[in-house]
Amino acid sequence: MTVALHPSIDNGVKQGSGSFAGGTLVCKCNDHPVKVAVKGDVAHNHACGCTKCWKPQGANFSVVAVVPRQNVTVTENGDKLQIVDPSAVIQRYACKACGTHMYGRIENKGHPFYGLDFIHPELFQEQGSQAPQFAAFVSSVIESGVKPEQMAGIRARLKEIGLEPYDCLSPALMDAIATHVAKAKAA
Ligand SMILES: N[C@@H](CCC(=O)N[C@@H](CS)C(=O)NCC(=O)O)C(=O)O
Ligand SMILES: [Zn+2]
Ligand SMILES: [Zn+2]
Repeated sequence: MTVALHPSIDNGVKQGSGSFAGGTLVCKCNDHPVKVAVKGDVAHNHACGCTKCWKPQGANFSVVAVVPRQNVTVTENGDKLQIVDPSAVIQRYACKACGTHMYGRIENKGHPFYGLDFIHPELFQEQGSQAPQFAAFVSSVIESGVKPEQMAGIRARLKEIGLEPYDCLSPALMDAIATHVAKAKAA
């Protein structure tokens, strides 16, 4: 039996249309769902194995991407949102009723990713947003209860569906973070 990663990738990664114009993220509530409008396509979409990113029921990974924060607007039932952990770098706004994380925001202006919000593309009502590109924080799934002996199978399955597994972020993103830090130190 293949390892379950996340329902949106377990049957293979579906490529984006390349022209996704944006859409609406909707939480899981049947009654008065929270809705968040996002302009434009997402970037750096990836599977994340960390314990902080929201995962749907039964999933070992989250699927999470970024969008410019000015492109994100809560349009309905925003009163149901609360910050999961105000002390975290990424302040994740979750629906109090169903627990779904609707967006995560960085308020520290010095952070390398300041200006980008984190969202879960599976919550889009619309199809066609960018496909996941890689898998991050893969070893962290052990912190959620995955057994170390399952890791070889998980990494093999990620590779099989085209998501290179990394235990932090991808080299491109790690380089971007280090470049930001180097510039900040030089200033
Ligand atoms: N091993 C840790 C890693 C947590 C972590 O560093 N997550 C990354 C990827 S989302 C991050 O940037 N976290 C910032 C935050 O959660 O605010 C865990 O699984 O809890
Ligand atoms: Zn909800
Ligand atoms: Zn994460």
